[in-house]
Amino acid sequence: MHLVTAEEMRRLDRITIDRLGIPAAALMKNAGRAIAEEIIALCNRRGEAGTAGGPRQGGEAARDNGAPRNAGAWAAGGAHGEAAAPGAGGTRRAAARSGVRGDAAAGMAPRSGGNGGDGGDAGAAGITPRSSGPGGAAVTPPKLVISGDAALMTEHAESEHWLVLVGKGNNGGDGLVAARYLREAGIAVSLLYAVPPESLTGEAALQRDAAAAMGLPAAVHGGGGPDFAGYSGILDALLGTGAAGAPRGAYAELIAAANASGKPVVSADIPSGLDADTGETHEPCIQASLTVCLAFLKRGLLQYPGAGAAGRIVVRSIGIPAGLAREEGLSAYWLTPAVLEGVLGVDVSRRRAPDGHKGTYGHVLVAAGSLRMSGAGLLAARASLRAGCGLTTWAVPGKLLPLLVCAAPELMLADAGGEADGTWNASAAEEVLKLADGRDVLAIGPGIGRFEDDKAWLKAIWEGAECPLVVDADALNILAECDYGSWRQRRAPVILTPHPGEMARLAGVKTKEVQRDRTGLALSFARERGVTLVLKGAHTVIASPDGRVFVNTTGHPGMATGGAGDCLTGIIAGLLAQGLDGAQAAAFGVYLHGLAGERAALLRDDPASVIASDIIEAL
Ligand SMILES: NC(=O)C1=CN([C@@H]2O[C@H](COP(=O)(O)OP(=O)(O)OC[C@H]3O[C@@H](n4cnc5c(N)ncnc54)[C@H](O)[C@@H]3O)[C@@H](O)[C@H]2O)[C@H](O)CC1
Ligand SMILES: [K+]
Repeated sequence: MHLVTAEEMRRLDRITIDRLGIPAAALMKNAGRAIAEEIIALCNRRGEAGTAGGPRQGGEAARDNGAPRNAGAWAAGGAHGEAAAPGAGGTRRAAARSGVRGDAAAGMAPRSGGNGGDGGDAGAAGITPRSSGPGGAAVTPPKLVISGDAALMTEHAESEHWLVLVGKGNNGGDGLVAARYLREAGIAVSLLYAVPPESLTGEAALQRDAAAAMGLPAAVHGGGGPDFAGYSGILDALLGTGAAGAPRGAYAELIAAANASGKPVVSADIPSGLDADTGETHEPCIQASLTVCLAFLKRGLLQYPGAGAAGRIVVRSIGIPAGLAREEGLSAYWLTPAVLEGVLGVDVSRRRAPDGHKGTYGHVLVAAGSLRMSGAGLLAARASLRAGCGLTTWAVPGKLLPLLVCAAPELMLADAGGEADGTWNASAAEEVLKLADGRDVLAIGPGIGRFEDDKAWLKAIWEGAECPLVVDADALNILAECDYGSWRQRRAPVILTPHPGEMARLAGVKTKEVQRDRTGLALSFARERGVTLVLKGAHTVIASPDGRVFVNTTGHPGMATGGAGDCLTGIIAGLLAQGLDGAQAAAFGVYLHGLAGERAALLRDDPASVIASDIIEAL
């Protein structure tokens, strides 16, 4: 599934309207209908679960047409203050209850004449089907099944009254369309405009007038906190992809009040207050229980804190061809098995050749670990085998080697020289390069620590290793202090696997700058440096030098434990050894690592007790 920025969304919108000739009004109608369908489905789920929004407020709320009490009133297209009369949906509800489909299926012939068009009152007709013909022979009436727009019907309307917060732009327009469909389903709806409705323009203005013509109760926010008590839910149609900066004025007041209301909030396209591109949440930002994202998944919905404000996300088509994103060269994706296979060409089944042998699946060399941090090397080495490579050799400073015998019987150990105290030194690079000769991939960094002339060590390996290189942990911190752009160009792929702090050092920015726009930063860094970048963290970002970027959502908070990153390094190395290219190994490795973390967490009563080895065992 593609991820888009606000600008890319606008571009696809324009192409659909200008090149494909699909009117903007049609897109908005589709958007509003999709939002309404998702709200109706939510009402049906909670109606069936008996957790409906509570009886529709009688008395004052109904009498004052449902508009919030302290807001300025705006002509509701009818006598001000009339109750929100049920729309056509009222009779349609009767039909739904009587079940035109049910009765018809029982052979009730639709009533001739009358308004058989929508079947609205057929259920009330009470026609009994003939059960026998002349001479008493049983006659089975013809089966006639008629059904309606099930997605726009509910039997729980009486306990629902939704308030639509309407912004000035097309996001507001979507909300106005949704309001009409909700009304058609028999759900009471009231509108609360953030700005005077007269200021709406274009498609939004058309929807404003249609809503008024249908007599939807409407009011304009008049400052202060509106009273949400009489409502069972709120539709946030304030700000969408046209927002810029923190919500201002009435928008900010309404967002804060909606969040404080305790009512379920459904957001149109994105939660108002969210940056659609980066996932930053401005103050205030809607905390939605459901976001109905239109046309394409917005990047900001997959990056925290935005991902935490969106609630459940459902992406709904509104008539913009999905293939347009690919045709327009968009290359950001939510990482799913379909994307792994369809975009990256990964065989997620990882079929093994019947005549395969250890050599078939490659040989990983891990140069990692030191006296105080030998475990990091062990985790990376073991994880590479669990990822399916044929053989793994773990190169360590000679002092450690006898201490590590049988630490993992599946591993081969190699003496990389180093200092007498079990630390690395620059000359160890030559040993690593000798060992790397004939190996399929080299992973460096976990647990190596910092040591004298470590920059020379890294430069020698970076320039001398012919095989793909995975660089992690302190090797990244060393790299951050080097001008590696001036080093000899590498032919084989390089994969860097920084966490946000290491990324900050590599990019020369502060960590909060890294987290502000993870996807954007990862993409620009990978392109500029010609590396595959794995920016770890909740929803890890994988960016390749060719400009593709993937956001992974497998994983579990229980993975926030020492050594989890070492495991990922090993997994990626193990996949590279099996012939995957840089982007494939990085993306698939992150995906599998997250899945393993989820499984490991499930095996513990408390996910806080997950440790890195559990991730390896769960691969
Ligand atoms: N294919 C599509 O993308 C479609 C999207 N639809 C919906 O349209 C919105 C985007 O609409 P747009 O008019 O561009 O912008 P907004 O509705 O988000 O409103 C912006 C509006 O609000 C004011 N504003 C901007 N920033 C702020 C702020 N920080 N505080 C207060 N006010 C702000 C500004 O004046 C703008 O006018 C998209 O999300 C979808 O919901 C179409 O309906 C269907 C096709
Ligand atoms: K919104």
